[in-house]
Amino acid sequence: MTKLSYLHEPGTYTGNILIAINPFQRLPHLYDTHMMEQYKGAGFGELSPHVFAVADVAYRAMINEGKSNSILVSGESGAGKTETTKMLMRYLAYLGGRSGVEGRTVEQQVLESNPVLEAFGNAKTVRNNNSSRFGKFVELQFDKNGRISGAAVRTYLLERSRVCQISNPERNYHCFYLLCAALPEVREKFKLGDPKSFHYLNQSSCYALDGVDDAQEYLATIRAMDVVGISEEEQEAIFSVVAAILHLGNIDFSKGAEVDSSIIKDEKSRFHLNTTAELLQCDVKSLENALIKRVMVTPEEIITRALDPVAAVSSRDALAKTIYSRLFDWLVDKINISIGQDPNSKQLIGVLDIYGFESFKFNSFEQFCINFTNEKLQQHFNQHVFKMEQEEYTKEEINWSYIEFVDNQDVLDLIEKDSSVSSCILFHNYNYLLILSAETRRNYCTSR
Ligand SMILES: Nc1ncnc2c1ncn2[C@@H]1O[C@H](COP(=O)(O)OP(=O)(O)OP(=O)(O)O)[C@@H](O)[C@H]1O
Repeated sequence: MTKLSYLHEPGTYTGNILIAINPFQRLPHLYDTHMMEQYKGAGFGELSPHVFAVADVAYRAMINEGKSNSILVSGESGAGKTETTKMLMRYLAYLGGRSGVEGRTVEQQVLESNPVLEAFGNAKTVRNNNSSRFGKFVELQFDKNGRISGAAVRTYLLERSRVCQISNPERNYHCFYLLCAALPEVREKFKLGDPKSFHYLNQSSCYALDGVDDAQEYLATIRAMDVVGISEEEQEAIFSVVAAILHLGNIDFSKGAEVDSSIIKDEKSRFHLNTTAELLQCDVKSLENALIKRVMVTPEEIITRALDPVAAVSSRDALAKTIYSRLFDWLVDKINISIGQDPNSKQLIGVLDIYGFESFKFNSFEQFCINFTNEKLQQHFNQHVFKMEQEEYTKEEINWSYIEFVDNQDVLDLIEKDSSVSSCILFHNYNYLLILSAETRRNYCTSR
């Protein structure tokens, strides 16, 4: 397999699954229009294994059988999923795109939304300088003639913890660094400076990326926002929120006069508090109270309790994470409105790009969720490949013996099955993980 990259072959097949090799170098001749022409309508397996062949099968099946299809792109972090997804989209746009249409087409808009999503949802990790920190399902809707008539981008599981916690030599989301590298007047407007001066960025010593100019990337992101229909006013609001999060992270607390209470630490912290309130256009006192107090609503009364400095920091970080993930969701909604969906479409091709398996020195709960999802996909892969290959061998009357493979079912059972272990974790219908302790079964706690 390793040798394949030297041969500059994009991959190989196992059953109808393409195993693609990341070449880690640009090979434009493998993905250009000439190549697309070759694969268009060619039988599966007729030409060299290629991501275009997979997209072609999905498209033909949709046209001939009227069935919707999904293409799953999986692999560990840095394997090349996002790049592969973009190639799939380009090829599907080539097959189902409309030529000579006035203005920008749906497929162009989907591809053009990538830089915006990447600026806000991608970050440098130890494995990948542009790692997607969210899962993405792109739905391309087609009309009865096989032309793209609408599209939608659905995102999952944005890694929220990265907003306030990063480890060396990783980075926070790209947008923070882009904004700190913007023109002086922009930085002045948002009271920003060197990324080293912000707690949410200076937990790692990595600020710049090799071969990437953040100032240029800022301009490219603005251009991409223009293209997807985000107005200047909205762009200003978006970057106000990004800057507010950086200022929020610089608010520190010290012990208050009362037991287990806290106050804003010093003048510097107060400056950041005021700036955060200004950028979020909210009342400073209310923001301060939200950080240093907790309000509990009981059936009888509303109780306000002071928070100690450690709890106030947690409250600050929780607010930063919530604001950022809402901003991200808003951006995705905005992109979807701009692209437009086709309510009459009966068939679609979906491309799922979920983020890959990860194992770091310190693995958070989010890594657990990511890896669990990847284990589920691996199980699907195992079942599919081994079953299909077996059928193929039987059909061709090939004498074969059972191939040993690592079955991860026991790992899945441990996580998702109700077992006798003291804690078990179940998937909830509404797509979030519920941690149920043994007490749940003894009816001591609620689903929260
Ligand atoms: N087909 C390709 N041709 C050239 N370079 C590629 C190709 N696929 C991937 N790469 C290189 O590998 C890097 C990692 O790829 P990509 O971001 O697609 O990985 P990923 O699997 O989506 O990772 P993550 O799960 O961390 O988001 C890219 O930035 C690019 O430099």
